[in-house]
Amino acid sequence: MKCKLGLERCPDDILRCFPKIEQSFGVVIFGASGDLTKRKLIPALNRLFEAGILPDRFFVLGAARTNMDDEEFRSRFEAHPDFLRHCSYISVDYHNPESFKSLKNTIEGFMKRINSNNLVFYLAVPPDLYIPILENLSKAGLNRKPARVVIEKPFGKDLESARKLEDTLQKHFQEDQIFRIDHYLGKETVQNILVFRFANFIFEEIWNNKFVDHVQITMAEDIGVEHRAGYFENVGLLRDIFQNHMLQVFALIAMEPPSSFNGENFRNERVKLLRSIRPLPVKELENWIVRGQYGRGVVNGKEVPAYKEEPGVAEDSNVETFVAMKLFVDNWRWSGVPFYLRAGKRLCRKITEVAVVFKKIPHSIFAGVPSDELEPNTIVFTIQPNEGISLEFQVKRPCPGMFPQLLSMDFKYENYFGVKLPDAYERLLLDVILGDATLFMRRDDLEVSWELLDPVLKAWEDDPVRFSLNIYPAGTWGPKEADLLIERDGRKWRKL
Ligand SMILES: NC(=O)C1=CN([C@@H]2O[C@H](COP(=O)(O)OP(=O)(O)OC[C@H]3O[C@@H](n4cnc5c(N)ncnc54)[C@H](OP(=O)(O)O)[C@@H]3O)[C@@H](O)[C@H]2O)C=CC1
Ligand SMILES: O=C1O[C@H](COP(=O)(O)O)[C@@H](O)[C@H](O)[C@H]1O
Repeated sequence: MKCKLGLERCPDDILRCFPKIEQSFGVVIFGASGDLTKRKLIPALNRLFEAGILPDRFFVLGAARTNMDDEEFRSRFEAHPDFLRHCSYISVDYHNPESFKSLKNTIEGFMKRINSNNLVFYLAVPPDLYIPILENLSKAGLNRKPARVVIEKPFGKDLESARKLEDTLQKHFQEDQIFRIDHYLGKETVQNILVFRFANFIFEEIWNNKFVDHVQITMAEDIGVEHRAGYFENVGLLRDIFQNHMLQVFALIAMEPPSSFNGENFRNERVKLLRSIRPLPVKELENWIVRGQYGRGVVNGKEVPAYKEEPGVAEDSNVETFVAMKLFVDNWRWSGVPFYLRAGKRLCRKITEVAVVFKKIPHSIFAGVPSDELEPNTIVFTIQPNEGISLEFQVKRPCPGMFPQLLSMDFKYENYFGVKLPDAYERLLLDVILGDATLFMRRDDLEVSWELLDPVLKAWEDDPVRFSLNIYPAGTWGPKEADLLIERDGRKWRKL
């Protein structure tokens, strides 16, 4: 089938298929001296530039406390020299309204030059700076439409702080100006879950408790905390991954079909699903959730230190780098189907996948092959790396008897389309500039996920002895308690 552009096959650089932005625009990045700006934001904007999507007139203004000039700012990035000519830098004090007055003057100068008031503020700063920045933007009158503001996770520390942040956002900006980014929603393979489920008839019919035994979602990283200890020590893995990426992927796997793929319908269904998750029982939390922290170990053949030995981490840190949990969705479709989720740092390798594991056959007709020894059908969404979808099923081995063997029929994006998938930030920044919030979170997304996780965080904090960390050697699949979590139910984590 030809795509909307009339193409049979995708071009090598898929970004060339995205519509060119016609209107001039400006992006102001707070925290422009930081990690996210260097690793994700500037590279993404540069790729959009190189793909010819950006208009002739645009500006990127970096803002942070560090003193530096435009040249020094530009020299931090590996980017096209013509793109870098659009980038400048201004030093700001996030807490000082006077500083925002001079920021405003600078921005107005740029806006005159590009003859546009199409402006995006990107808050790439530690979360405790969001509120002062939002308030100072408002005091300076920089919150007027069509300005948009992008905020990064973690959206608060708990339900109360998330609500405070949301109240501040909504006091100074209207909902269509607010973009709460979860970069997992910008991943091509995460969006593909929707196409797989809702553009195929055969799978949706079996996507329920009559056919599905359980679902496993794994977000494993081989890296440790790296240079982000300052951030991670205040956050931990539950807030870093589960409150956002994990629950959003979970919602896409389990939600009902929206009547159309537009911002509100899609977001309504996502939130409806999140609201159907059964609250975790605090009294017997140990049976539902496991927290771990990496010790020393060997990852990819290299010896690595324990989390507590990483620079910037407290020697007695009680911060989790691994979480596994079991959830149920209390609705007609999923009643009785457990969802097992796990994520962690310094695990064996980087892999993110969702496996929908179907029930075993009820009876085996093959002599010597008991039905419960036949591995079940599984549909696997590999979100990264080697992005694709696999269907695991039994086939007859080519021998005289009737011996089944499990094999996997694999679709890999790279083999079929032969294209490099766009980075999530490329896609999402484009959407922000175009003002399309479909792939962004809403206030209720955040509140419902905090409602689920808040009691857990509180229980952990109130009783650190009962919920002490399970140390796992780096380079393994987490603590043995995580294995027990699923094995108690007669199931096993998939071997990845
Ligand atoms: N890095 C990543 O991979 C990801 C980051 N995020 C989120 O993006 C945001 C930015 O992350 P990241 O770039 O890693 O953050 P950084 O720790 O690199 O901080 C960004 C900038 O904020 C300023 N800053 C840092 N600490 C303070 C402070 N205590 N007071 C005032 N200013 C400070 C610094 O600039 P200066 O000193 O010049 O003012 C720094 O360059 C965070 O909310 C993070 O959660 C989300 C997903 C991934
Ligand atoms: O948001 C975050 O995500 C990264 C993992 O992202 P991925 O796209 O590489 O899967 C994680 O390392 C980081 O701790 C977290 O803040």
